[in-house]
Amino acid sequence: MPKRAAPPSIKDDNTQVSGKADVVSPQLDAAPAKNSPMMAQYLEIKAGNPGSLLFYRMGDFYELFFDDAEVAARALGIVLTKRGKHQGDDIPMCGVPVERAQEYLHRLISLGHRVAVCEQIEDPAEARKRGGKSVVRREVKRLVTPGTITEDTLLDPSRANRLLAIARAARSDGQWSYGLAALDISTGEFLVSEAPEAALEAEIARIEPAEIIVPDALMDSPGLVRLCRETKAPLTPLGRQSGEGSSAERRILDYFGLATLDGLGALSRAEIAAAAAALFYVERTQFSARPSLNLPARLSRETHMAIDAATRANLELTRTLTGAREGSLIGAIDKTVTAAGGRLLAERLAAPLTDIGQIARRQTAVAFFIDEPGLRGEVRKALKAAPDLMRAISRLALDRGGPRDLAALRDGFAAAFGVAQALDGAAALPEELREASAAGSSLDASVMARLGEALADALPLNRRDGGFIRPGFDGALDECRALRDETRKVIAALQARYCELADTRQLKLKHNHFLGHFIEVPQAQGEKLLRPPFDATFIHRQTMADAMRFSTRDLAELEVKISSAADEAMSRELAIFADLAALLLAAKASVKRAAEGLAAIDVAASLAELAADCDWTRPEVDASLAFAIEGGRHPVVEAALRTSGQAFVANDCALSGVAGKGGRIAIVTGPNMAGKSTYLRQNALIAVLAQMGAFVPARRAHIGVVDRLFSRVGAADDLARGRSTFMVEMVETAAILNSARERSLVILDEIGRGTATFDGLSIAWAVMEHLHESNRSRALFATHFHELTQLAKRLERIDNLTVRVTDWNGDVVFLHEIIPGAADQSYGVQVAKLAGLPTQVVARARHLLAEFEASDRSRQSDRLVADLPLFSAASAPKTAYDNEAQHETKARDRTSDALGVAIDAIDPDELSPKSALEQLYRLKRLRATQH
Ligand SMILES: Nc1ncnc2c1ncn2[C@@H]1O[C@H](COP(=O)(O)OP(=O)(O)OP(=O)(O)O)[C@@H](O)[C@H]1O
Repeated sequence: MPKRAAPPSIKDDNTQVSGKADVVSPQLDAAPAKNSPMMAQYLEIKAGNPGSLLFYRMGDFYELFFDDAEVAARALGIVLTKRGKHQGDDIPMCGVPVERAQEYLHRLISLGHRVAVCEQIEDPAEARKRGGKSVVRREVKRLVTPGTITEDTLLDPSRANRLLAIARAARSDGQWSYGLAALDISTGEFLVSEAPEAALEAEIARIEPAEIIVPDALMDSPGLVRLCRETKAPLTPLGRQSGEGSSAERRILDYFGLATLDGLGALSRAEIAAAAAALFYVERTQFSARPSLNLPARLSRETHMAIDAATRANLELTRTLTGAREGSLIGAIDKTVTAAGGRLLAERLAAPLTDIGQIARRQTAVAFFIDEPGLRGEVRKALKAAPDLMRAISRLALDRGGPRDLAALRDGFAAAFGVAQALDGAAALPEELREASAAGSSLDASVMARLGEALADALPLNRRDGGFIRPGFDGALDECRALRDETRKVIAALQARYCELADTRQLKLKHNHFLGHFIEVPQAQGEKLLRPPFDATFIHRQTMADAMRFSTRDLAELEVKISSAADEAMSRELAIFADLAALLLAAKASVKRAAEGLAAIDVAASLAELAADCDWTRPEVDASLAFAIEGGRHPVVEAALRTSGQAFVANDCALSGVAGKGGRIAIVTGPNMAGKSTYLRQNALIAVLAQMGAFVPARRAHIGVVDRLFSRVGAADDLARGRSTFMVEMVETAAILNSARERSLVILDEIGRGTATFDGLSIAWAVMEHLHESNRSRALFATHFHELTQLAKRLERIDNLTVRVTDWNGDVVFLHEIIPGAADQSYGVQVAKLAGLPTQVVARARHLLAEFEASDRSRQSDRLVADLPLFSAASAPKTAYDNEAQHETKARDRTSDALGVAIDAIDPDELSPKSALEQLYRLKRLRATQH
């Protein structure tokens, strides 16, 4: 495994202040005179960029030295060589060709490295003019980090690439408040939010950062660092200069050229500090380049359904538990046809709304496209041709754009006009679509026309490769090109003339960067050309192993002409590029609006396509506490079953409650493999889909807005966090019981199974009581503890559900149908048989099961139910007296338990008369402590 660069703090002066860099930079020599001038320059630049691999430009290569070379060679699988010596040791070196740098950068970034790209900032000829030992001037032009990339080849088109800055400020009540700034420089998106410590995890999970930056001071907070590390995104500490108080405010004002922050809404101190830290990091990594960012917009947590990281993972919203997109909810519902549409869909899925009006607005747009299948097809066809406008314009703003970005904008304009034209004719266009379409049609058609005239048919990736401007577009460029091409023809004619002159057919005219154009002949012919009369024409330049190289006066003159014509053509072409880019950047704001509009139209049309294809319905979402699903299905399981020709069995779910009293809780028992987990998850997913504004896989759905969604699966190992299976289960359950409210939806799948049966049962029982009495959330609880079904007898809002199965010649057949009632048996042994356990084991298990069942565990639960009034977990002690009384009871329980433990530990058969007497005294003493 390659070493992962753990970057040190980033400070204003770019020096390392803390943190441990795995990639050690070599110390500057105490006696710099020993280093070659180039190595001295390298070491100086390296020292200024700690924690980053240094790509040091040397001609057509980026070279890496010392530890950087070793790390990169291992990570990239390239050859490690050596070059010269440093303090008596060989200097390890490896290099990557400039034209393949992106590919290598991609690999290094995905391994979590940061790369400082150091360019030559002058022509080598200039350096030579300063004297023999002068080194070409070089400067780091960019720090490439996972959260600040813009290149298409480095980015995932379907996901936002967010840099997250976290800052902390003390609130008036003495608690900490966290500011979060999420910034995607590839699109300009810039959102800030605020969260108390308890909600921080859910906020970070919603943002899904590619890289996180936090102030140095927060690196001491183990809780925060753990949360950040869990995202797997690299974490970079920042020095103090990133901004606090008024300097933070000033940084934001300066970046956006504002006089006041008032126009941004009431940003809190923590939000301002986070936004300033994000901008600081952008400035540090992009150097003089200035990304075109939107003004920071505030995203209030109250407007979104809170979904914590564990719930997102359990429900497999954007990726499966193994990390794949395929098999996740987004994988099943994404029918968008543009990259920006795909990103917007993922964003909406990550943050379902709680505002009923906004949800209805999105649903109406989807409904419109369902009712207009012809128009939907037409719009989707036009959208398919739309490239990633948002990322193309952002690259141009950073001066990192190429000819293909210009073409992307040309085609994006055309798609926006096409979509707007299609929608314009429609009657009763919903608000969301009307606004989105208007943003598209407000683009300036003359800009598109100009791009159309200017750009050639085939375009290079890089503008420096030239040839992207169409012949005929610019007279001056055409002239330079003609001159350049003509002289090239003259060169070809020269080869024929020199062959004749030298009387050989082995003479070739070649070109390289060092000599320019030159004549090459085999050694024997070369010897001849050194002598008269040939030496009057041919000027010797180089002798190779088996060839000699010559020049001539004519060739040298032509060389100058060619290179000046080519240079002129290039600079003319680059100037046209700059003009076109300026034209687009002047319209940047409207281009961004149009791009956002296209993405919104794509999402609405794709959700309609999905709903129409899969027979989904529009859910009714209101402010009630309803949760009534008829004929609900699991979108991912249904799609998987469909591919193998199997049908999914639809099921109802009724958890509707009344405000003030709370929602209903359903306890689902049933055999293994019957479909309990699928049922639980499908209902949670239906809530997410409904609130993101999509249609849902159900015959009918009525949902009172869910403010928080919790989903837990018992017994999921978390060795990375160093917690046992059971500990994770309990920590997560505690989080739910502490924060679920009447408006929340709670899904608990086999909580309590990670420990001994009676401990597990007792915990599950108490959790149910708490949910019913205290949290009063709508909840689904799947369990193999059949004893829990007794709870429905005493708690009014608990129902029992089970899954129908039938026996077929002793084997279990799953019907996947959820019906009222409790399971009478687990069928665990039958499932084990289906799984292929050896017949002897199955037979033995059947036998043991019969014996265990005979001991009738249900009596235990009957007794528990009889005790019900005692378990009012919800009612907290109200007075000091209550408190004390409770304390005393607990102490007594502990003592009597200690007595029991002591008695249990005695084995009378093993006792001598003396020790029996001693034990008796001990027990008496223990008993005395109870009173
Ligand atoms: N409603 C359904 N219609 C058709 N097939 C279903 C349905 N629900 C579940 N299945 C199938 O049954 C399999 C098992 O479902 P699931 O994992 O939900 O069972 P379970 O009851 O939670 O099992 P266990 O108790 O062992 O965790 C699923 O992978 C799916 O193929």
